[in-house]
Amino acid sequence: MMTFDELVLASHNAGKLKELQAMLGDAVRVRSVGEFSDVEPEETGLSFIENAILKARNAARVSGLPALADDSGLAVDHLGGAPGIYSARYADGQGDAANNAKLLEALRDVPDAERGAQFVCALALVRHADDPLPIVCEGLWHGRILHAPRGEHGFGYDPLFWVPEQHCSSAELAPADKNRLSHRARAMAQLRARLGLA
Ligand SMILES: O=c1nc[nH]c2c1ncn2[C@H]1C[C@H](O)[C@@H](COP(=O)(O)OP(=O)(O)OP(=O)(O)O)O1
Ligand SMILES: [Mg+2]
Repeated sequence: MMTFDELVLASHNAGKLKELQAMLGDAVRVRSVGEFSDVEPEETGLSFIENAILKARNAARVSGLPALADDSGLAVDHLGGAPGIYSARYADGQGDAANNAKLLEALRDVPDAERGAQFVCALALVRHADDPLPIVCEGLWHGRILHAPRGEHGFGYDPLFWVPEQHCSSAELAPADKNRLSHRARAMAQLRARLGLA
């Protein structure tokens, strides 16, 4: 992302920030929106893209810097795509463990063949708060929801997400491998292409 000297990441999620920073490398000086404000914007959009754009605009406004936001989540086939954009709020803000427990309960007795799911990531990059032309990219990662958590890496729903090609959960992947394969990695690859990098 050599286009900018400095970029603010519009996320308050430590797991996400770590992955985004690893993917961006040293090409750009990365700040986090938490350095500028503790107030998280309300995610009022009805799509990942709308929420990513509103988080990016908010971070650009509080920092005065170009901003990159990530709105992501888990879309489960058997649940009609839920929790989707509500993934972080699935168990009413009680956090990752409660979200995972609620998901396992919702899929209790559902056979493997019907446990398909995808992680979704929308990235939005704005040059400034009122940028009329945000760069927006999306990435999907297909997998299946396990019957019990496995693995210690990652964050969020990673312990419940089976990655068929790797024969393990996404929380069992080494961080560098997840950062090559994930929905976030795919969206980031598109973003690089859109910016004319690699
Ligand atoms: O790679 C992932 N591995 C596991 N879980 C994941 C992943 N990617 C998104 N997720 C889950 C976490 C959270 O339940 C929701 C994101 O919600 P989302 O609103 O985008 O992020 P957030 O509120 O945690 O932080 P912020 O909005 O400040 O970026 O999807
Ligand atoms: Mg959020």
